[in-house]
Amino acid sequence: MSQDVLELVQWAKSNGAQIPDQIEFVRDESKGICAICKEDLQDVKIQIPSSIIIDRQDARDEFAPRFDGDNTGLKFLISFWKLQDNAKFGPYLRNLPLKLDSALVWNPNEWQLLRGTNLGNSIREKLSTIYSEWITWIKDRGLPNDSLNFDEINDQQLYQNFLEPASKGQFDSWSSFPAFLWSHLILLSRAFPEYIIHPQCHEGSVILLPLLDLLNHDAHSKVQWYSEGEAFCLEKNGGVAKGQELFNNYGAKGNEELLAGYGFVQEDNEFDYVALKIKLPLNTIESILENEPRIQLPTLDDYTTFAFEKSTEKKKDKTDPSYFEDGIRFFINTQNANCLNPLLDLFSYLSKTDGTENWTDLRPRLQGLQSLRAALKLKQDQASVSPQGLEHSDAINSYREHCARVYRQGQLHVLKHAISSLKQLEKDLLTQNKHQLLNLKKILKDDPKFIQEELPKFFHDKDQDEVSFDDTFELLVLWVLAKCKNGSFQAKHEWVEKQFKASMGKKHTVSEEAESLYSHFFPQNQTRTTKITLQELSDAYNFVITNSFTRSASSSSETILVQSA
Ligand SMILES: C[S@@+](CC[C@H](N)C(=O)[O-])C[C@H]1O[C@@H](n2cnc3c(N)ncnc32)[C@H](O)[C@@H]1O
Repeated sequence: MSQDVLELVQWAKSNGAQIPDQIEFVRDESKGICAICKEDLQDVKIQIPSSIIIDRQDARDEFAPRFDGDNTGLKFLISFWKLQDNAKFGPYLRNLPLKLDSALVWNPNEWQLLRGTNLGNSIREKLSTIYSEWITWIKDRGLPNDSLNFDEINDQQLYQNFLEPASKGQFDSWSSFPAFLWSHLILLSRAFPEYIIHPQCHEGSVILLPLLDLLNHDAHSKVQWYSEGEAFCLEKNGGVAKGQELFNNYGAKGNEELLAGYGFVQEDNEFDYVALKIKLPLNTIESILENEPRIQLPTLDDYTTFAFEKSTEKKKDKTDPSYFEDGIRFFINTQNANCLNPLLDLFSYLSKTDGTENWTDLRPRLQGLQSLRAALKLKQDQASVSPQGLEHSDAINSYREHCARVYRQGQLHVLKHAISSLKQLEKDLLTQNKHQLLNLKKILKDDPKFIQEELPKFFHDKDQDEVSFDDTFELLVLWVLAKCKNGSFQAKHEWVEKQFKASMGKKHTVSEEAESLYSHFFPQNQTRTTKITLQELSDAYNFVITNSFTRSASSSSETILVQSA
């Protein structure tokens, strides 16, 4: 055990902390300090008395009277004490890590390793939020600050002036931004929720537990946290074998949260998730909240396992559309087979065409599934990009490179899993409902008259090679047009005729797309005899749009008509 850690253990014990003597603290190159059992141990219990728990009351005492105590004050307190070499907590402060690996403080070349991922895309925003927290506190107290415009400073300047000193715990002033960022990351990676010992405390309030916060994370470690009087206790159920590490369990955290908050990742992390942020117009959200109780718009509370982050979430009414104005966040993972359902419901709702169609109907369901799959595919493509050429001279740390690789692989794994689940779901839906679906292949098989007589008639005054069809959509429009014009629907396609007639009752305007399709197929100087009007083509066009979905495969797409229920 190093001298510093030994000093911390002795200090904690002399202040009433209880920890089995068989636990030894050693330093590991990537994990930092680790707790190793020197003997086989049965149930392990560690108890931290209130006298060495650091909480917002300490910040209140230190900064009174101009401070009423919150997590922000606690962050300032840690850097304040660190520079002061606070006498009481000296042994604790001396053992806080000075090298942090959170992705928030990586250099610009290392950020390149996260390009195209959610984390890579959100780092500057996260930093900007921390900066706002810092500057607000500083200004409120009239402390010196050099305000900067976060949007203007480039990555290299940001790194050199703020992130690098923070990542190394190097700062001369306790109230500087690098000092605050260092403290922020210390709390993010080490704090515990206060409610364990004070159930009535402010929601999201955190505390620091010297000694106990030396335990590393294992998502499978069975631990309990509880209070005994004013003390905080951790109990590890089941034994720990000699030579093995005693782990805490920080909760079901994916690598995105681990890498941003703690600076490490777990390989094959079963708790990995990918966040999808969907931004919708306020009136659409309003309409969903008012009329569609079955569509769940998740709120952050549905997911957050991080007590600490809740405190910064402004309390807002979740039935108010403005709660979702920055986007609705869905989290998908490989563990919960139902996690795609709320997303699919929303995408089906957004694929609904008019007032009479219900989002639970087959057509919007199939179209929604396509759109969701396309959105996931886009995300997958973005997360598959490799880092660009490096612009700066900063070296890439091999541990961070490893973390970025594992994180990216985890994201891609979740996306791949979600895309294949949707493919399977689509396959099942298509099989179950095949009698309600009509594609061009079936039409060509069952209705040879269309291709042999009716279609050529439309273009009989054109050279054959002048006529080309871009996709199955155009051919379907022409099929509907021919069948309606000639009254030649086959018995098995009567439902199309019925649906078409029903659609005629609704008012449609002629769209630009229908107009350009009309002039593409029937330019005035060429079609003297066909006598197809723009209105007729437009009616067929609108009908196909509102009664079909388009299925996209990697190289082609196919439009399929859907019989309504
Ligand atoms: C609460 S502290 C644990 C004690 C820490 N090892 C130390 O040296 O102070 C959390 C930090 O420990 C490290 N850590 C915890 N669990 C880890 C794990 N399973 N793998 C790698 N690093 C881990 C990370 O640096 C994390 O930010």
